[in-house]
Amino acid sequence: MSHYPFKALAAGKPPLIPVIHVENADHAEPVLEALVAAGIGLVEVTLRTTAAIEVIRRMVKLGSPAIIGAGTITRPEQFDAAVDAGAKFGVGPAFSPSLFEASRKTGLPFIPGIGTASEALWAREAGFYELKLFPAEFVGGIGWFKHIEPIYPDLIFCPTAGINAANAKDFLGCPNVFAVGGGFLAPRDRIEAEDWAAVESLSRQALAAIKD
Ligand SMILES: O=C(O)C(=O)C[C@H](O)[C@H](O)COP(=O)(O)O
Repeated sequence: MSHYPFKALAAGKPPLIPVIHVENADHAEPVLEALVAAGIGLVEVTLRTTAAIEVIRRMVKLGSPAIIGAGTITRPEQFDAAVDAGAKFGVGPAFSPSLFEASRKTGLPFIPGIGTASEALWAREAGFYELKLFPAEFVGGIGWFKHIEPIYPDLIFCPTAGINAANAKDFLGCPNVFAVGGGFLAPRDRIEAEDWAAVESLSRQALAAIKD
């Protein structure tokens, strides 16, 4: 099996992943529609809310071209729930042997979170080559990727936390960064305010900023 299942899944989609926090399942459709209208193709629904699994289910049911994943996976049983809801990928802020095992068992592509060179190595030894650097801006920032690249040229990363429309392009300029994620594309307060126009416009601006 390829070491890069997420990259294959996300082929052709812009490398910006909104990490969305949705408390109200009725927001599933309008937030996804706003993101897709802006041109977003990958969405990570954080499992930090009780509505999250239902949100994933409803988003998947819409049949939009966006690929929906589950974020903040920290418990092995969340893999089954995410797969059952139709999630196509999973992301975690960290990793553990039981999460690796659950990913293998369910076949759900998993991007584990790491914060150090040793954790990156541990994840690679477990067979995971697509990793999330978390919290990216605080454990290293851009310089981290430059130093890590010659050591682990086969590892690729999605930095999350502290990414915004102004710095996303610099992160994406690192050859070992395959995507960036964060709340900036669909901020929690804009979702709670049902300000779908703002979600669409912030996502549009970020997509334009990585092209400039
Ligand atoms: O829920 C998870 O799995 C996380 O890893 C947390 C989020 O990725 C960050 O909290 C996003 O950070 P901001 O973009 O700076 O708001």
